[in-house]
Amino acid sequence: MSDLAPLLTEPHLLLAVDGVTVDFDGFKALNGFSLTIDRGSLRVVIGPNGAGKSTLCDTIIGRVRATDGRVVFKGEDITQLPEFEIVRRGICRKFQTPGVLPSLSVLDNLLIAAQKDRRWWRSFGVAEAVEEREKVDEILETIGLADRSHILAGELAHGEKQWLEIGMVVATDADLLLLDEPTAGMGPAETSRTADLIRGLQGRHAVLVIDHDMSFIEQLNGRVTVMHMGQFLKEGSVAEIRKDPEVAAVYLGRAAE
Ligand SMILES: Nc1ncnc2c1ncn2[C@@H]1O[C@H](COP(=O)(O)OP(=O)(O)OP(=O)(O)O)[C@@H](O)[C@H]1O
Repeated sequence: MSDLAPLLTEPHLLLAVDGVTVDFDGFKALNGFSLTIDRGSLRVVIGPNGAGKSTLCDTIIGRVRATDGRVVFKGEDITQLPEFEIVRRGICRKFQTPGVLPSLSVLDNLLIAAQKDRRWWRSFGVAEAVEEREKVDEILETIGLADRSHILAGELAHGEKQWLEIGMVVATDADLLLLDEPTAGMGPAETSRTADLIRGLQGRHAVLVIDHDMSFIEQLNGRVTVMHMGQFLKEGSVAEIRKDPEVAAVYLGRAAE
């Protein structure tokens, strides 16, 4: 039995990565890695290049298979489920590069993301459910694009595209949002707005953010997990992680070079 086993039935627990190893032809990108995420919480995962952060997200969402250990979501083992089934159960991932549909409006991008299976309704001529539109209007406000909703997504600035994609992830109503470097390519002002936006998602969603940018991580002010060579290194507040000598040696030290 793993160390996490007694935790897995706790109602506040949303996700448990329990001793997961991912072996790529003898190279362990994850090596007995464990992490738990509570419902509605914010977690930041950092670590130097090649630490295994993207592999962790890939494993959670079912794109990469664990060779050992398990991933438990809402009390159920999802380790071997196909990606579409994991998404259906409530995990949604945003990649580093925005994946918006450029030839559709901001509004339509969000409506597509929000769409559940409404074919039955459509056959009765109901194109768009009222509650879906209300939800999308609320998300437009949250991501600061309410007055740009009819602009083509392809015409948005880089930062706005990232916010739209965060909005699209939110629109899926997933319980766990995986955000891979959501501030990639952003300047300081856009980064601060992104931190505000993500902090505001807590409670309704649990959010796991991967990032390198220490100023962004400080603004997020969530609990931080540090990975190194596929393994768990440390977990704590931003302040604790900032002053940890082991973390400085493997991550901050290198970043500061
Ligand atoms: N499909 C694969 N086959 C072989 N090795 C892989 C594969 N995917 C990742 N790796 C290796 O696993 C290690 C972890 O990669 P990963 O992308 O998860 O790290 P990361 O922490 O996200 O890095 P970065 O911050 O640079 O994005 C790296 O050494 C990488 O080269």
